[in-house]
Amino acid sequence: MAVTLLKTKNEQTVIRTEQLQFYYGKAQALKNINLDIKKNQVTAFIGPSGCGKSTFLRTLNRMNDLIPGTRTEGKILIGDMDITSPQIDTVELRKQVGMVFQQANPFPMSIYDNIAYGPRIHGLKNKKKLDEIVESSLRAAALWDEVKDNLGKIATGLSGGQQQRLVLARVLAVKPEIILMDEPTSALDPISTSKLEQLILELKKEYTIIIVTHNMQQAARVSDETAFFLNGEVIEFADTNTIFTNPKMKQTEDYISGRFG
Ligand SMILES: Nc1ncnc2c1ncn2[C@@H]1O[C@H](COP(=O)(O)OP(=O)(O)OP(=O)(O)O)[C@@H](O)[C@H]1O
Repeated sequence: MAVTLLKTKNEQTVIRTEQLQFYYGKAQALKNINLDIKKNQVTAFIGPSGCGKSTFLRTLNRMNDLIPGTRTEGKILIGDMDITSPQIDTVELRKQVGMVFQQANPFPMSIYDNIAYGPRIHGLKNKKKLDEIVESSLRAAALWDEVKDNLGKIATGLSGGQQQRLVLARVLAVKPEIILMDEPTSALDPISTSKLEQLILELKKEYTIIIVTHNMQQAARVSDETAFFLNGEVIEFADTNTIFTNPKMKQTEDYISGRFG
């Protein structure tokens, strides 16, 4: 790739969107989104179903490109690069902006091969280095102790919570800067949810994390800043405490107090 992403090591803002509009065919799903996402923070997106949270998340690593008939207008700056540019190498972009989905999606291969998959795709063949990456990624995802004696076992045999941490380890193995999480705990039991939340708080020391969640307690527990989406717009974006205790907008207050959504 000719361009370098993410030159923002010492700056606070790692992602900035400017007048971002997004369309599925003629239907506009995102309207004029201007957001700054800060480095080494957890940013939560909340809002009722269909308000555009996942769509916005997916614009940040161009996952929407995979859907025919979609169109993006405006800018998405990551570092000093506008990632909406056709010149962007989306494989490289998705390495740096990793994603964890609602349903854990381990590949039907061994635990080891799941984690080694990304580094191998990016050209790493050295067994010792791969071993190191597999171990450090599984440790960072708080899964190593549970699987270290079974690395050759098929990953789809793990529990749901373990699978979600495995997928996270797979993302970490290619050393991203940003991790996008789309309702990562909605299919998990309370204990697995709590483990993943603790992990998120740990990982933000090294990564910038954005999480879409329907669980407002979760947003309150893990995030530093929260954006409230409604009908494709960001109605309010502020530090999480303010959003939940002293929102400025009536729609935010109505939503967080359960009056709609
Ligand atoms: N692949 C698609 N094709 C066409 N329209 C879509 C597609 N995905 C989402 N939409 C529409 O875009 C709008 C925003 O959807 P999106 O999934 O981003 O919302 P959301 O806030 O993440 O919802 P939820 O909380 O239910 O996941 C909705 O009107 C939805 O129907």
